[in-house]
Amino acid sequence: MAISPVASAQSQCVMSSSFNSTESTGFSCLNPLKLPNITKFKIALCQLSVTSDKQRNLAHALHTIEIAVEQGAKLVVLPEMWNCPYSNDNFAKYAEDFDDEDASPSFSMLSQVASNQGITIVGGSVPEWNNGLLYNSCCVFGPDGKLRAKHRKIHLFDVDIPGDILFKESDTLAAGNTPTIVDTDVGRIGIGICHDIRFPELAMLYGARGAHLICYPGAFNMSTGELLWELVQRARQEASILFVATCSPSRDSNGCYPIWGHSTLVGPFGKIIATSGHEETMVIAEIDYSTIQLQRESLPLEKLRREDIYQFVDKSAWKP
Ligand SMILES: O=C(O)CCC(=O)C(=O)O
Repeated sequence: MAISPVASAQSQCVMSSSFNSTESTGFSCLNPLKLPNITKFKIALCQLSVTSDKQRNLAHALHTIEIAVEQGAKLVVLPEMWNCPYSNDNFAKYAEDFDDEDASPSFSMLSQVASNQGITIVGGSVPEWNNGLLYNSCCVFGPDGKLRAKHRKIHLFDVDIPGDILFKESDTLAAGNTPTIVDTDVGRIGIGICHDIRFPELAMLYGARGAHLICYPGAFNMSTGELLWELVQRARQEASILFVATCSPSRDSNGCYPIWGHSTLVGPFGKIIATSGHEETMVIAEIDYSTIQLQRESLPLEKLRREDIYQFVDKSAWKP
């Protein structure tokens, strides 16, 4: 997908013809908003503490999901790397092969609790082994416990701010290549993992494909989190007017990676519906998708967009 300047109607035609119709989605092709059967429900963002003890992390996540359900949540979101302290040294040690049930306790636990409790889970992320490569992967489970989608972090976090932070995910992880949007009982959900949130094009693509909600499990750090974490999540709804949910681990002051925290639910006009600090907590809030329609009527971005000047092209094949 790319945003390309379009100099004239003529060049727009030429550019569009280089993609077939399933690959090219202009904003003018935005799906009219279709609401799921459940339009109002509670979401839980579990800002979990993560330790070096994987068994404890699993038991703790399970217990927290059960509490979220007791509080009425129909959709539970976990943080990025919730089974593993966030460090390149750990990813391989804590990684699981999702295709091998015996080698994937995190995957099995999430599948079982989704089906036992009859809820949808956006399972944060855990390191995944696949064909000799390591990925940062998020699994989405339906209320039957079945895997509905898997997102592998597309934009790896490689940062070098002299005197501040040096971290290169690409030293150990491979990048995913596919945007992930999934129809669930609680709406059409686009998935991004942490640094993916920095790229508005991905959110625009999800918006153009009719997402109601984008979930970003993330673990922003203290260097970039304070200035940007809230800003980017409030901005991400802007392209398409939808809900945005982020879920971080809590900060561990002894940890190797200083996590910003602040898991948040943002509404379709950029309003912060619920948020948190950096400590371990659960953010429970209500999502009401009917507000998306209202906001889109108040501010019809689709009509106001100037596709005679610029154009949005979705290069990946996708069908609802
Ligand atoms: O984009 C950023 O500033 C932080 C990203 C990050 O922490 C991550 O992708 O894990």
